[in-house]
Amino acid sequence: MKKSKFTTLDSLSLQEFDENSELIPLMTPEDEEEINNEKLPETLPILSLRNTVLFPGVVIPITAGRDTSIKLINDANNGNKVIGVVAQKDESVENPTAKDINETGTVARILRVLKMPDGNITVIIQGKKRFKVAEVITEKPYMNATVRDLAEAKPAINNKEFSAIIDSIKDLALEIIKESPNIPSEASFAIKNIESNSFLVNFVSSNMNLTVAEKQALLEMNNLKERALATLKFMNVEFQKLELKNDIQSKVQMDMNQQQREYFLHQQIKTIQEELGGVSHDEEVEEMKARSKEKLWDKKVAKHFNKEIAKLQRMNPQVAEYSIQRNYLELFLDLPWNEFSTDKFDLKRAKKILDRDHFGLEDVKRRIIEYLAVLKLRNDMKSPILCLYGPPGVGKTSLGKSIAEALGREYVRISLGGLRDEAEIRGHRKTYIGAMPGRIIQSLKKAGTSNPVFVLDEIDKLSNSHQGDPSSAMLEVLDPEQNSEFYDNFLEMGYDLSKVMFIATSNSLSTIQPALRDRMEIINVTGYTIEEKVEIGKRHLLPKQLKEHGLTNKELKIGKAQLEKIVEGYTRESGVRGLEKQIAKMVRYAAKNIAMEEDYNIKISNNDIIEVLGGPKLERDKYENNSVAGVVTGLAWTRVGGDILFIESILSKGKGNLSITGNLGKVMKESATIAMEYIKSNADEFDIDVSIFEKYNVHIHVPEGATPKDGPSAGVTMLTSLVSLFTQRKVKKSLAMTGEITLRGKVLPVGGIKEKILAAKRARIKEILLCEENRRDIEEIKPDYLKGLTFHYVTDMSDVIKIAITNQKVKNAKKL
Ligand SMILES: Nc1ncnc2c1ncn2[C@@H]1O[C@H](COP(=O)(O)OP(=O)(O)OP(=O)(O)O)[C@@H](O)[C@H]1O
Repeated sequence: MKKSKFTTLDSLSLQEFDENSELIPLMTPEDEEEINNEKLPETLPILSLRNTVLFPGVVIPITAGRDTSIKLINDANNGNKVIGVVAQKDESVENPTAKDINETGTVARILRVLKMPDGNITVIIQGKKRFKVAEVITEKPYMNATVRDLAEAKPAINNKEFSAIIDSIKDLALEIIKESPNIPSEASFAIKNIESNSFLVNFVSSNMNLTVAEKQALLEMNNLKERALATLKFMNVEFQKLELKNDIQSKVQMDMNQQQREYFLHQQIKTIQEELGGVSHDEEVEEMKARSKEKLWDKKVAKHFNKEIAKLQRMNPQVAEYSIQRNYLELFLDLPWNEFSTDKFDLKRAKKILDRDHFGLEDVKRRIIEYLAVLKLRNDMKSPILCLYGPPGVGKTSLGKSIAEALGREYVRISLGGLRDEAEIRGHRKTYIGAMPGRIIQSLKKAGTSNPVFVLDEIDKLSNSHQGDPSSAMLEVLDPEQNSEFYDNFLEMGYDLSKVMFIATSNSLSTIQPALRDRMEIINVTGYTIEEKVEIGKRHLLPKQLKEHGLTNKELKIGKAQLEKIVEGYTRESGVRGLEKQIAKMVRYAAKNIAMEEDYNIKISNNDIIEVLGGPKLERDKYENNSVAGVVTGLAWTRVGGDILFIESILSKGKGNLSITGNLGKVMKESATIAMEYIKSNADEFDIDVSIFEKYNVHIHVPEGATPKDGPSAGVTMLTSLVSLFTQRKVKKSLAMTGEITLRGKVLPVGGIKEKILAAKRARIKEILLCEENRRDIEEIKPDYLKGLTFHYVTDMSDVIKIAITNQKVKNAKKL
């Protein structure tokens, strides 16, 4: 073997083992030829390698630890130093036999043997030429096998394709060395100086990051051109991986630099703040982090919080965004997430609480208990939302509160009256100045649990405007299919409302958006009779007011008769809110006297009432007599619930004009026109001379002009008033009526019957005229409420006149 001046890569590092060792040469084409001409011994001791493949011409160090290997190397080193080297198929096999080794291997020459302090030996071997194991003859003390030469098909020297492949291998090898920080730059020097093409291919194959199986496959290729091409492919993959790795590393490096820069700047800000006497915000952030550990967030929320707190940490506390971000994070900490109170489904106890807080309302309470029973059995909150519907002050809101207490849940309430802006429900995005979460999320924060009883007051007063549609946001709140992910703009997250128990209250059904109404179970809470109001006053309102003013029941007593006086003379309502206010006035009167140490009647007298509340204000809320033609009592639905109204009409000389006053709506005015036209076309039936219609103007008025009134239910009343006017006959005494009329002369049913009946009783009405179809509404009312009332059911307008108009003329009847 001729000596060449260059060493291989492996030998460079091996110099560390022995400073004085002779340099190991690179294989030249001449060396190669010489080796190929050498005759292969018939048998060879076979050294199996666990995790590497030896290629011809390449020098590698091997550490031998197995006893058999050590003996083989020692024996060979003492003999002709030639061994056969074969890679194991499976590196985990400890004592490989014939079946565990690959068939193709490389003849090697031992260049040097080094004994290691731990008893192992490191042997430096150089591959010579490939062989094939023909047969393993012995396995002990080490493997010996007969071997065969493996011919290598080499392309012709002037094969252009092969030259191109070799050039590419060289170029790519140089690129790889340049990109790999771990390969010493001397390696490129070696590559440039390799003269033998097959050595170049073997050298590169040996040094690439390939698996043993891949390397073995390369070794087994008999055609050099094919092997070179396969090697080039592997190199390409390696090069791409390397580029990718470098790319990622440089990105990471850049990120690190950015973070370091930010950290450095923050430290500077902190120092400047401390110098200026300010406090650093680290403490604040740490405190928030500590609080966050106690939250029962699911993964998504926790991840979001951590991201946002990292943002806060990087912020300058002096900028406005800092406090927005801090508020935002505090909301996450203050809001209850998956924190539930345990429901008390003891229905007997629930009933007791409802009875304790509310007098009467038996039907309502029964329906609430039924509702709770269903919830108990279903054990989820997927039942429809309750909607308590009725006039003001009948206890809808306070029923909601009692339900919360009965269930052992927290109670929150929002009033939706006049709410126009969707953002009030859903909140503003936090980029707005002064942004806040919506009322739903704010209330939950106040409740402190994720399953409170949530009263939505006045759901009928939600209004639409250009600022979005609050009712569609409300739909999302109330829809069990959607409310597990209720999205608040400020929170920027879905919040689960599915465990919240929503109770809506409403004064009217017609103004609730139909989609909302469909999702609710409506429970009608009607108004109270005078007797009931007296009881409520005595049992609930007076004790409540005494307590609120710090008095006891020994310091003020109001008897039933006096309570009735207050109800009748000073309140005009279906509910009891006005009564509560009047009682409060009486209580304040006692409180003032006690504080000023002045004498007063502990037991309130009728005169005391007049002294404190003034003269009775509502005497006119009574039925008036029937002495005047054209005055009729109607039953209506107004903002206080059921109420009575009077319709007055007069005739004056003119040309048959009709004028209508009293702040009436379109529908009510239409009723007047219908009544008028109906009378004109049926004048004969009512004994009216048609010429009157040309000679007189008619004026209809509904007193209390300040209160707007509308609805079709005054039709029958208008009709009766006009017939009485044109005939100058008296209207039946103590009669009130309600019903819509049509041009064909039919009477149609109207709503709010219960409330109207209560109003009639309050006004001391004795007889009531209604459409036949309203009979079933009357049959549903508790008999107590109907005591002392007579009902007349009609289908036609002529029936109305037969019942309502007497044959008696009024006093001073006009001669028409
Ligand atoms: N049946 C009742 N028994 C005892 N107290 C009652 C009863 N009904 C109403 N109250 C009391 O009357 C007051 C007014 O009731 P509440 O505010 O619940 O009325 P509401 O129906 O919700 O009215 P609004 O429709 O105006 O909101 C409360 O103090 C309530 O406790």
